[in-house]
Amino acid sequence: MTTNNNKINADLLKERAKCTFNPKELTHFLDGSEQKTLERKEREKFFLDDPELKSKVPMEYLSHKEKYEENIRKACVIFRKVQELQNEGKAGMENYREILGGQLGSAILPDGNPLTLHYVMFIPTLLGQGTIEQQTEWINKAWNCHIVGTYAQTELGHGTFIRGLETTAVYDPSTEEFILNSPTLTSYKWWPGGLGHSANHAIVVAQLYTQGKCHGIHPFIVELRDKETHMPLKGIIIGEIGCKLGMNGTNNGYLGFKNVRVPRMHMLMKNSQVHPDGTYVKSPSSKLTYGTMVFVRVVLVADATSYMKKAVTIAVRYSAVRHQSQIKTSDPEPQIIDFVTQQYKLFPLIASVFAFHFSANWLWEVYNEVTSELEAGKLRNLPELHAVACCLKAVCTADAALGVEQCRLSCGGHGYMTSSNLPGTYGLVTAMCTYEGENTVLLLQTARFLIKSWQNKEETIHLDTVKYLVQTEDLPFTKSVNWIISAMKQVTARKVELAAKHIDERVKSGKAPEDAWNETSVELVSAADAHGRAFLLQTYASTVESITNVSPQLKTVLIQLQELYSVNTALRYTGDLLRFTSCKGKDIEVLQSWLEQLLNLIRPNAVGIVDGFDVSDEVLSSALGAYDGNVYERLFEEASKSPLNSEPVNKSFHQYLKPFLKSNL
Ligand SMILES: CCCCCCCCCC/C=C\CCCCCCC/C=C/C(=O)SCCNC(=O)CCNC(=O)[C@H](O)C(C)(C)COP(=O)(O)OP(=O)(O)OC[C@H]1O[C@@H](n2cnc3c(N)ncnc32)[C@H](O)[C@@H]1OP(=O)(O)O
Ligand SMILES: Cc1cc2nc3c(=O)[nH]c(=O)nc-3n(C[C@H](O)[C@H](O)[C@H](O)COP(=O)(O)OP(=O)(O)OC[C@H]3O[C@@H](n4cnc5c(N)ncnc54)[C@H](O)[C@@H]3O)c2cc1C
Repeated sequence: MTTNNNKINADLLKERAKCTFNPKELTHFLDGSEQKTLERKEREKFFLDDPELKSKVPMEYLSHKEKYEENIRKACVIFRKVQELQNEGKAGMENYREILGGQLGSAILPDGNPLTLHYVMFIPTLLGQGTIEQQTEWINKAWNCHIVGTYAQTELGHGTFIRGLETTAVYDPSTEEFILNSPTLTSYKWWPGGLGHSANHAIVVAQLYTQGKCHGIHPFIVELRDKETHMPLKGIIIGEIGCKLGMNGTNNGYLGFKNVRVPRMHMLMKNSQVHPDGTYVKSPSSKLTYGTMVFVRVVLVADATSYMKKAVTIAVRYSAVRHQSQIKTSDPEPQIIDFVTQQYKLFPLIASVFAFHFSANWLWEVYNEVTSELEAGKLRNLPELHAVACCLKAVCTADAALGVEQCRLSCGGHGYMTSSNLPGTYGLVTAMCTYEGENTVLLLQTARFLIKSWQNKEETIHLDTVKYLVQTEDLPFTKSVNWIISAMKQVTARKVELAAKHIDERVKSGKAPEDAWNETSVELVSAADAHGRAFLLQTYASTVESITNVSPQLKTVLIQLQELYSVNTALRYTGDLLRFTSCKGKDIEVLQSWLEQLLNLIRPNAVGIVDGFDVSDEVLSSALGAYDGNVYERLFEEASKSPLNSEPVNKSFHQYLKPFLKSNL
């Protein structure tokens, strides 16, 4: 998509003129500093200016096969450039976050990157689960892309219940090898990104058998394809799983094993080991095998934020440019952003970008702290990290998927165009609700922790993310963010208490604890969701309160957005507030009118705020969202790229339509 620097849409000029703060200051604040903004822009330029990373034809007009071929071509260019950055000593986490994630990554490869899993799961698993010797052997090869790997855990029959995986790895002490097999159709690996035709290695998660006993699932490094010919190795059955709702460039694959032998040292043995004679040594915690999933859930919260930034930037700019209908018959058609319902659709989404951003930062820091503790053999904080990562991943990806769809709907018919980049963005975001742990399942993991926390009150008081469960009180209503936070905590605590009570009652009435859990699971999911909301609200408030290094103008906007996020959350949970706190119908009316006041306060700054997100036109890739607001020109320009427009009459007219018309004469 080209950028027209000559002419900025008049409505956008007006919007920018009335903005009360400096959007650049917001950009630096979100990036972390002015220097970090410069680095990000330099990085974007480094990738986006490369002619090899531009497509001649829009990707959506390619066939499935062509799409893969174009994607793998670009993916190789991307990773060659990533290596260049590495060689220059610029291998920071931000490079990977952006080039693999929803910001820069999805601009270059809007249908997903077939090599993402190499960096996001293959290398992290080698690092997290391999011994020092295994890391010495594999990390360099992987890091320098001498090999390309993926993470093959999910099977046709099991994705969630990984203890039920069926792939077997049986140890043979006579040759000191594991023999991998796929004993059933449902044991075939199914889904791993890049597995179809890209990766030549995989971390394969399989049931380990040694000395006649099954020890549960463990990770193995398996070579899949010949180094030179790329042909599948003996006993490896491999292919691509076909078209999906989105992400059709990620080359997700299937994989079966027929007596595939790998050396003993191909089992990643940092946590548990198999000795040459077949003796099994248990891990200090069986859940350490699940470590890579925790890592990816943590980075997904930040990634969901990137997609939301893109989608709201598109929808807000378009809403400022688009005129439709009438508010007063005497006036010209207004900008659609002046309809309060439109503001209600979009402004809470702007606010949620900040909520996700602050919680993602918090989660990343805590993840790093707990990982260092794990390295030192201290496991105490892992359950709390797992619980909070599960619920933030679930709540933020679910909200992001709904939010992107809301943005699409808010752009009317033009939002349905591929060239708006909203349908493609939705395809990428909605997948996040399923992969790396289906969201309901993850909320139930958090609920498990909440119930335990409720039952062990003495310990819970020392756990930062849940101590409120045993400390909350029902404060009288005030029109304040503090009241909303305390009320959402109260709602969560009461939901947890009720769910614990109902499980208890069911068990007392003779139900098995597992059945009692399942019968209470609707309440449990709701409690975990409320916990996620309370966490997002609290983190938002603590972060905004602690900000001292921004101008008063920006701080005012940050507070307004925080208030909007809080009030909007409260209004989404009106039923729960009325049920679990002493607030009354008239208090809800106060919240409703506060929401309306906030929409009005944010209205003049809406374009300025999304400008402050600083998503470049190339990264946005949207006819509706570009900085200059030349929406209609861009829609036409994109339509002209349709291959159908390359000739005035398509040959099908003579072949089908004309004979049909004639036959009706
Ligand atoms: C180094 C290079 C730098 C690279 C940088 C990269 C940065 C990139 C950023 C780019 C940004 C974004 C790009 C993202 C692109 C991502 C693409 C990802 C593609 C998708 C991949 C996948 O989907 S992989 C497969 C994922 N699969 C799952 O998630 C499966 C879900 N199921 C499970 O997790 C478990 O089976 C489940 C938890 C549901 C149940 O397990 P089970 O063994 O049955 O356990 P339980 O009996 O229920 O529980 C037992 C106890 O264990 C606790 N527990 C469970 N899981 C964990 C865990 N992970 N950690 C810690 N503890 C855990 C559980 O709570 C129980 O505890 P309790 O005390 O007994 O109650
Ligand atoms: C785009 C994409 C990329 C992926 N990439 C990879 C990859 O690279 N590597 C890899 O190994 N896997 C990958 N996956 C697989 C992914 O991790 C699984 O699809 C996911 O974990 C969900 O498992 P499932 O498909 O078996 O769903 P299921 O578990 O069958 O879920 C179906 C329904 O059952 C419900 N359900 C299941 N269990 C429970 C429970 N205990 N309690 C309540 N409800 C339950 C769910 O809530 C859901 O509503 C990918 C998936 C997608 C969509």
